[in-house]
Amino acid sequence: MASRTIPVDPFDLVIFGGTGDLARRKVIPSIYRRFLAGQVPDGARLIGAARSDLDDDGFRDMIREAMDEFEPDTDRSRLDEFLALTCYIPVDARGDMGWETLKKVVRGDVISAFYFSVGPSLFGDLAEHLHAHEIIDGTSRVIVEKPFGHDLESAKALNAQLRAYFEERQIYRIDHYLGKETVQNLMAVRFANVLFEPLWNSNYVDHIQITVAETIGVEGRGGYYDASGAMRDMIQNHLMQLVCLIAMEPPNRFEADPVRDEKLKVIHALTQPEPHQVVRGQYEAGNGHASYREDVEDDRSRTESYVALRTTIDNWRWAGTPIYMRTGKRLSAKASEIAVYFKAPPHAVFEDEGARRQNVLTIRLQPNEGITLDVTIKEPGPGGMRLADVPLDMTFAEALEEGTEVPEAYERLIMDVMRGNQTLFMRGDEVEAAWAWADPIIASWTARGDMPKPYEPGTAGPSDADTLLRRDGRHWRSIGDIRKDAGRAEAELKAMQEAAE
Ligand SMILES: NC(=O)C1=CN([C@@H]2O[C@H](COP(=O)(O)OP(=O)(O)OC[C@H]3O[C@@H](n4cnc5c(N)ncnc54)[C@H](OP(=O)(O)O)[C@@H]3O)[C@@H](O)[C@H]2O)C=CC1
Ligand SMILES: O=C1O[C@H](COP(=O)(O)O)[C@@H](O)[C@H](O)[C@H]1O
Repeated sequence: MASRTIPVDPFDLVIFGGTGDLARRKVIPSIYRRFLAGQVPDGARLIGAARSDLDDDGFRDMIREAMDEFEPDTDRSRLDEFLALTCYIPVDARGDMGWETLKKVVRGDVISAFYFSVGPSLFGDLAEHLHAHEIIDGTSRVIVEKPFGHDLESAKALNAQLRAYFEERQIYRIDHYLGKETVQNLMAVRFANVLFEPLWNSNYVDHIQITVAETIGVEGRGGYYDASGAMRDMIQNHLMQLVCLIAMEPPNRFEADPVRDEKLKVIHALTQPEPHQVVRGQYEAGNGHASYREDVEDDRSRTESYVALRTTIDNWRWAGTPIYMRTGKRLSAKASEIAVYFKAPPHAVFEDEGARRQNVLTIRLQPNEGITLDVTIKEPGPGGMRLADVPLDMTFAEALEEGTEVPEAYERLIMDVMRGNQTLFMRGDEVEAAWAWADPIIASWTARGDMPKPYEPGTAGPSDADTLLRRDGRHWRSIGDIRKDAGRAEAELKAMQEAAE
């Protein structure tokens, strides 16, 4: 399948926090990759801004080093050309330094976007200075990162700070899960085919499992993570967005507000789990890893590194269909997927013990993004009517023209900002609604003051999570199997590529 890269118009992108980890690890390398793909025009400029005393060359050296550290495999042949598009201005969000220079540098006749790649406590100061120095107008765009608040109250305060100077149509709240290829493909599969939509409801769907499993621990982010935990770090945003996309009604157009209106309705309809329907876990030491408490240097921490929960969506389409979500760190594999379990056929025609099997549609987010539908067929060959489940597999990388890579989430999202397309960004009311759902769960943990359940690194998390499904007569898809399926698809793809060579 031929890939089409649509170039964007010339832009000035100011990266506040241009010397920080996120800018070096994700933002700048992503723009370089889009530059390599021909999507960044000659008239584009990247303006780094932070307090550090750097000049343009110092900033460019920093980018070179960041590329060495975070992107060792990316083609470097055009890096100097890319660096010529960059410059640096020392700016203090909380003081006067740099603002007049920035005003002179930002052009008024191209797209201007301001990436707030700094802690949220600086959002208000940045917006105020940009306004006071007349650097922004009604066409400017602002990009903000997670965490968007710590709870409903702080999210409302952040929204108010941004909306004092920007209209909602100018604000791009990043949730990098929305930039993942599979997540968008989920919408294509649902809304561009007649096959699934008639079955996409509680009459035919037995339940849905959403798993985001990680092998990493808190990786030097202990300070941030210990004040957040898996509920705030992952469930309130990334997994919530996945629930929205899997469950929302078809929007009348694939455009920002119709899509976000439908997502918002899902969040409003999400039921609060009962206390026994939520499991929190915290990893212990084991399998060569330190414990969570050692990682965050607090031997009394009650913060969860794992959450599993059961919820439902209180509307006509989904009444009674359980949605199970789980996410955790230091689990047995890095594997993320959504699995839609369809109901078994109403009557067993075949004698085979497993004749009333369930079809499962799995949407793999990582690794090896793709979609698999398990269907039941007769086992080929003689020997009677034995049934077997076989996967119909679509691995996205296979569908691409040779040499084309699936863009990473940040690449796609930053280019969407330049195109002025907010479809894959969270609207302020969505974020607030997600906090309104998550806050009572977190408050109930605080009120109870109980400890998360311990689990061993390298496992599937605490055993109570299994009980959560067993109570309903169901079981989790094994995290190892999720990984295995992705591995199988990866191996098939590799074999195809080798055969083509
Ligand atoms: N790192 C990551 O992978 C991710 C980060 N995020 C979020 O992105 C944001 C940035 O994170 P990260 O890059 O890791 O943080 P860092 O601490 O690495 O970087 C912070 C940046 O802000 C700048 N800065 C701090 N104070 C000021 C100021 N007063 N005026 C101007 N610039 C200032 C710093 O530069 P200087 O000291 O030179 O001023 C630095 O460039 C945070 O909100 C984080 O939660 C979200 C997802 C992933
Ligand atoms: O936002 C975050 O996401 C990462 C997981 O992202 P993925 O793309 O690797 O699935 C998580 O590790 C981190 O804690 C969280 O802040």
